[in-house]
Amino acid sequence: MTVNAKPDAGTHTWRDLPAAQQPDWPDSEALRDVIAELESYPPLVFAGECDQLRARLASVAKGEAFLLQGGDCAEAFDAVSAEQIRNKLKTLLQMGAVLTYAGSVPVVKVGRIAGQYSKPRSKPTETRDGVTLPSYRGDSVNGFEFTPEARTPDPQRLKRMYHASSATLNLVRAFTTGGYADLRQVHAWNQDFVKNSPSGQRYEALAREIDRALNFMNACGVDPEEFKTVEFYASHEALILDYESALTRVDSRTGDLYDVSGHMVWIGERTRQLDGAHIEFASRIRNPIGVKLGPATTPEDALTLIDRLDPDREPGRLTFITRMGADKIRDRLPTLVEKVTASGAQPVWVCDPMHGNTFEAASGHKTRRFDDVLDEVKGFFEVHKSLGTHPGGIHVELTGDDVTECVGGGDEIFVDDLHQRYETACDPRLNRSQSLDLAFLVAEMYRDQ
Ligand SMILES: O=C[C@H](O)[C@H](O)COP(=O)(O)O
Ligand SMILES: C=C(OP(=O)(O)O)C(=O)O
Repeated sequence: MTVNAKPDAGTHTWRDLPAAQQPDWPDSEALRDVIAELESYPPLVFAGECDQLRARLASVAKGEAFLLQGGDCAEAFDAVSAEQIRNKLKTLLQMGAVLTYAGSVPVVKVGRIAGQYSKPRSKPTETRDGVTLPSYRGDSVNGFEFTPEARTPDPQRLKRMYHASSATLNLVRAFTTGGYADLRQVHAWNQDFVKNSPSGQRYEALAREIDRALNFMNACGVDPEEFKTVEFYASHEALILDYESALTRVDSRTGDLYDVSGHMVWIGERTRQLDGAHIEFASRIRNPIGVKLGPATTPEDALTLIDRLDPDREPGRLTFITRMGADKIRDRLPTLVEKVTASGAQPVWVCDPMHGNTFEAASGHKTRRFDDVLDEVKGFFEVHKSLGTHPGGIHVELTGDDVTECVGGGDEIFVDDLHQRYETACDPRLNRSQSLDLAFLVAEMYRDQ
């Protein structure tokens, strides 16, 4: 593809439309300079890789594979360390191994990683002790610290986002292709974890079975290259359109536009207005696109989104990520799936069981109950089973660290534990043990399906 190509005018049509959730940059000239610099930077991913992910997602849409999409709610610049990236990756690899082996299905692995630095917020400002400041919108925009200096949007942070994404992606590529992700390492991913966690022990038993299967294949003379590396893709919410469009390039093979900031991008629940800038931007690029659908989504909304984003009804192009809440999914999802299926469209249906299940604990911590997360996934499987459609995957906020942000799970976290390791900059994530619990339970649901 064309490296350093000037972004095409086609990516700027969004500028004429209302763009929700954009920062109030105080200095537009400084922003322009940053955009010009970003436009000259090399791509973070290649168009061909985006096409490959679209092909993998087409298999998911056809019911032949399962999507595991997960990672931080909000990545942070100071968390770009080998240890934290490895922990996240390890958790996703372990979940992938559980789903593949126990669910007997190929798993497409996509991180919320290497670009997930921007957050839409419910309120533009935050007030503490009578002081009101702009809300934290992710490290790409402003700082988490509650001071006027930190909370003032700074466009230089967009360049830091690019470099942080680049460093992360570089390490992820090294881990996934350089031996660390070899299936023979299934035990190594678990070493630090097995002794003191029930899910780690359950995983260890599964890893022994995988080992036996590998030894058997080996003894038969089969040692496929596919087991030595892992295909892993990066995704994030395409929120700050100045950044995303500055990183959009023309693919020299086809003349099509690709947002080369990540393989897949999604449009959030708060920015998916049909006549808004985000949908216009997404309609111009060839990357696989996700759209979050909350409980108020009507079938007409979903059908119009399909017309805008996937007019050719191409399997793999569009992923609907539903985030209804455990108490609503069984009520709201059936009509959406029915009407979309009747229209002939074949999007990937994915369940985000996190964003509809957030509540505030008495301590003031935003949290989620593991049981609600699980119940929403169960509802998702039930609805698809009753309609004969494919439950295509899960989209989860998680971390590889042993944080205490969501309550419940086999290695139970109680409301009173939340303060112990509450490290998220925005929404609560499943920790490693809760993530593995979820993978085992989803694998069972998939098998039963
Ligand atoms: O991750 C999603 C959103 O950014 C988040 O749920 C918004 O949180 P808020 O309601 O605290 O703004
Ligand atoms: C903001 C997010 O979700 P939603 O748009 O579904 O609220 C998110 O996934 O980070």
